[in-house]
Amino acid sequence: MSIDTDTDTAVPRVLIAADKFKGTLTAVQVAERVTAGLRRVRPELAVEALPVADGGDGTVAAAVAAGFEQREVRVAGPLGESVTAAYALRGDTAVVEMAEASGLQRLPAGTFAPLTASTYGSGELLRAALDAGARTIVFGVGGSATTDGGAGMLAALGARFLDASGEPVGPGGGGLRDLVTADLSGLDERLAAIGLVLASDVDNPLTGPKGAPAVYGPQKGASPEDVATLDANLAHFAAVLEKTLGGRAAEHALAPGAGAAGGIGFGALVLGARFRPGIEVMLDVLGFAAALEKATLVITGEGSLDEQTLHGKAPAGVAAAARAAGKEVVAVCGRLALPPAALGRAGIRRAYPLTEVEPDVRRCIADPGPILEQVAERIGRDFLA
Ligand SMILES: Nc1ncnc2c1ncn2[C@@H]1O[C@H](COP(=O)(O)OP(=O)(O)O)[C@@H](O)[C@H]1O
Ligand SMILES: O=C(O)[C@H](O)COP(=O)(O)O
Repeated sequence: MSIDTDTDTAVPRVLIAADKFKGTLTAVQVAERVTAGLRRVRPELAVEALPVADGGDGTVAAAVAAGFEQREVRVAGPLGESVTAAYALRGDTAVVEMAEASGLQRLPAGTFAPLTASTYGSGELLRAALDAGARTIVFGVGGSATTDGGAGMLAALGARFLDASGEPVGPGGGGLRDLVTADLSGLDERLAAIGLVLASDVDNPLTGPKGAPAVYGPQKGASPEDVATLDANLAHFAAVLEKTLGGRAAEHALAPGAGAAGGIGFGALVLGARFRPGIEVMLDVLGFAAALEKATLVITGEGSLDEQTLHGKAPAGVAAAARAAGKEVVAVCGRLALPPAALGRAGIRRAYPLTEVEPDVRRCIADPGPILEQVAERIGRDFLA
């Protein structure tokens, strides 16, 4: 997004690098509202908006806001239906977001498919990026409807997963129960020649008490029985792949990030991906360092600033980088569940929740835009007046 020129060096430069308020404001809208509020206090303010994301939903939108071209393709949604999904391209770098194809938001409202949802469409998205000539693919994962270990994605890229009668196994993590043979020989050869980066905000392993089914299955509608089934099936998946990959499958299953987005992290590692914390990758992709250099104040944020934020979420990544550069950082959020000391340790000087202006959370959720503008006015008065 554009930078306003400031001819007067006394004019503060604000960098707005916030994530979305999930379910209520996109990251681009957050930046717009904050800009509007700040400008009411200091109309001449120089503002740069750099919406951020951590690999989960909103990742392609952040890349597009930073100047990437948006490309659209028809791919399979989590239930196999055809959906239009976007990826982002700049030069030979593509940003592919698995949630675009296989995200929870692709399921009909209020429905879940923990056992059958497939990542096939995410594989089709990766293939589209390869077809477009991408040499580096940032593969952002999170917010998935799936728990299939990336089996669907690998199948879309040429792998074959067969049952005892030589037929393809059924879709989703549920189908992996019947897996007898894994054949990776048909995998798209272009994958071996490119840089594939797995960008995720979690470092869970594939299975076990901290694995994908146990930790993230319930939010995808998995019952305790489903979690047990999925955990066993993903362990079986890794064991069958072991015959093809030798010790590497077991290694991948235990690696940080293998359990991201229903185990698609594992599938990506099988493809040779290198895991990096999502926000770090995205800050690089979005050109955050250059924007930071010019800023006097950094405003970050997300819907809920809570304990999770401190573990690799976008505001923590932004604040860490900004603090390292000696910049002042404040945060905006819908709800705040961190004490000042914890914020301080994360490098955030002060957080401004919508609820500080409008104590009724229902109103904050129903019409957050004008409230966020008022919040930004407060920041303007506190830090820029
Ligand atoms: N406008 C809002 N007002 C109050 N709370 C909000 C608002 N928008 C989002 N939230 C809170 O933020 C949560 C989403 O958190 P967020 O940090 O955006 O995503 P995640 O933690 O999934 O990455 C919502 O469940 C809700 O509790
Ligand atoms: O972003 C997340 O919540 C984690 O990566 C988990 O991803 P998932 O919700 O897609 O399993």
